[in-house]
Amino acid sequence: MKLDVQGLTVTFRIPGGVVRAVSEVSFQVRPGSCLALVGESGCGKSVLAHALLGLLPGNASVSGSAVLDGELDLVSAPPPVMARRVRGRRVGLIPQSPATHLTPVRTARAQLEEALRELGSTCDASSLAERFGLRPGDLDRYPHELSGGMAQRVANAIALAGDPGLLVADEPTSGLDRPLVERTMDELRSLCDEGRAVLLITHDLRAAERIADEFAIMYASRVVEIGSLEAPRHPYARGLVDAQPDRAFVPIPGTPPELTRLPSGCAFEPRCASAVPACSAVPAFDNGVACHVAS
Ligand SMILES: Nc1ncnc2c1ncn2[C@@H]1O[C@H](COP(=O)(O)OP(=O)(O)OP(=O)(O)O)[C@@H](O)[C@H]1O
Ligand code: NI
Repeated sequence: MKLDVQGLTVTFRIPGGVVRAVSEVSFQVRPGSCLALVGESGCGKSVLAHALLGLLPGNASVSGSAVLDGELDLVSAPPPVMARRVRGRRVGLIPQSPATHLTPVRTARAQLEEALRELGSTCDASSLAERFGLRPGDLDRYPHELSGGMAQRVANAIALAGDPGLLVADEPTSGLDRPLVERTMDELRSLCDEGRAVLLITHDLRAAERIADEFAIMYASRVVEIGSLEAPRHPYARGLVDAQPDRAFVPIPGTPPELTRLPSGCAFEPRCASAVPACSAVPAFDNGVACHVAS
């Protein structure tokens, strides 16, 4: 399944103001490929994921488009269409912190079986769970009896119960130890290799490098670069790479702006060592990067 996002913008009305969580974001995810969306906490990644699934709260306004296979716009599709025909069937979400997403009072099996029933799937919960590395007995546990890794596997099985062609994985490895991170990434890669499109949201560049075909770097609601991380061009993308423990391990000085008070120019300008006067205007996204000084 192919996803084509164009000019996606999400704002929230809050008392006394507006939060601009996603601004004019455009990207594509092709079948059989994985795009990793990375950026600091609070830059708008999960809001973008929820916009693709029609899961935004009532105080949100969305514009732009997110077209699946050239025919279904996830932004303008009516809520009943999203609920009955899209979520779980065409687009699957692996939620951020799956443990808290599961209902505490019901076993993993009951929740997986409910997902299968809602999808009208004849697939058996135990065999689906086994595919994701769970033993049948694991399914009879309640969420608090599951380790982080097991809860993750249950969430993966639920997200894939309806065999969606597009998978949105929001921090699927947070809280997992390194071997489990690598296993989860390898599982996502094989889902991709079977022809699915995967949008992977993560803080973990090292894990993402294992499976991503391309990276989209998000800063303060905008995607500022799309490409490989081998030779990042945007100063923020370079800073993000240099902040990694296995690289220079130097954090980017300063903090991101508040999304209620975004600067009128490039949002990274106040933290950017390469800034020039032109940066007081928002740079256009051109040829893979949105920066006045990027080479
Ligand atoms: N319902 C809402 N009303 C108002 N603001 C919201 C709402 N939901 C999210 N936000 C704001 O949108 C911004 C982006 O949040 P989001 O959860 O997308 O960040 P993120 O990039 O996923 O961060 P993290 O890496 O920590 O998960 C935050 O400033 C958040 O407070
Ligand atoms: Ni998030």
